[in-house]
Amino acid sequence: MAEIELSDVMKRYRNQEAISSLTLSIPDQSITGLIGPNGAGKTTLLNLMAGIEAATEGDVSVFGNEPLENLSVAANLFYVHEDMMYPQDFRISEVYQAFKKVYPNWDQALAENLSDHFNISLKQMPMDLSKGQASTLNAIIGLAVQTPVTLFDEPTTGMDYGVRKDFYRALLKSYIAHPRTIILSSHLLNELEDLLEHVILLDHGELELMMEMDKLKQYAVGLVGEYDSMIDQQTILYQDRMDLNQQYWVIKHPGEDMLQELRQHGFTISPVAPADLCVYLTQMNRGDVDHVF
Ligand SMILES: Nc1ncnc2c1ncn2[C@@H]1O[C@H](COP(=O)(O)OP(=O)(O)OP(=O)(O)O)[C@@H](O)[C@H]1O
Repeated sequence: MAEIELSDVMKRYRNQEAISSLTLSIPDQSITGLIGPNGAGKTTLLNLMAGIEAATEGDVSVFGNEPLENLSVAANLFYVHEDMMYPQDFRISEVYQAFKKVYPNWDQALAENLSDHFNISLKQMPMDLSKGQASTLNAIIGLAVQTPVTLFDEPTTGMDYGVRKDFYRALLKSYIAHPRTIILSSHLLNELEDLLEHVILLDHGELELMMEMDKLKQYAVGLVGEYDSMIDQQTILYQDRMDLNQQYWVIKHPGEDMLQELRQHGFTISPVAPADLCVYLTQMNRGDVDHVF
């Protein structure tokens, strides 16, 4: 049994189904990206795993337990999110001391060194930090607690590009030194390609795909051509007209022999980046913005 498993989980808020009949297991000791457009259900799913909210239907299991108000889950799972609160009169040094007391694997040296690297003074009060600095503090804590499971909900909100890059690198180094189960929700899949081992794509609360990153990179190809007569309709993931004569299709990878044949029939073939593929797969359900005008 995996550390985190969901079976037929549904979460409804009033009339809104935020998660619909979701069944999945998160790979243990692995970095998994939770990707999806706004409102896809990413935060809701993380809240369910962290035991902050109860599922309306179905079973959520973390370390074999229902996570809601479960002390053993709380001690072994840490959830980094935007609304993290610290005692108002604590300096960052005191916040770190408090974490050290609660989490046995807390890495004080890592917390201090990362704070120094990111120019966050331990004398500051968390409430005085800018938005990007507050995200950085939350992310540092998420790395330093070193719980067997760590969930990060959009950890880089407000961080500038340089800080984001350093955070991804710090996360990878910390993970290599202490392998653990990490889930990271983000809109920025293009920045995470080298970090993630698995990708979960949610859309409208449903699982659109779950795949190893290496397989996702090979999953689809882009074709530009005039007619679709040679394309197996079942393999089309996305299509768009480019001009009067040319059309763009994204299809499931048909194998090298078929690609060769398509090339011989005048199709231009290009790779599809995982981030673009995720946008195409979810845009297919929404249509592009052109129809508004
Ligand atoms: N507390 C709530 N009460 C009512 N509806 C909610 C609540 N939380 C989330 N929802 C609804 O559930 C759906 C999923 O929201 P969720 O925040 O999980 O999406 P998300 O993928 O994290 O989005 P984003 O990328 O914009 O942060 C949305 O339609 C949202 O309006």
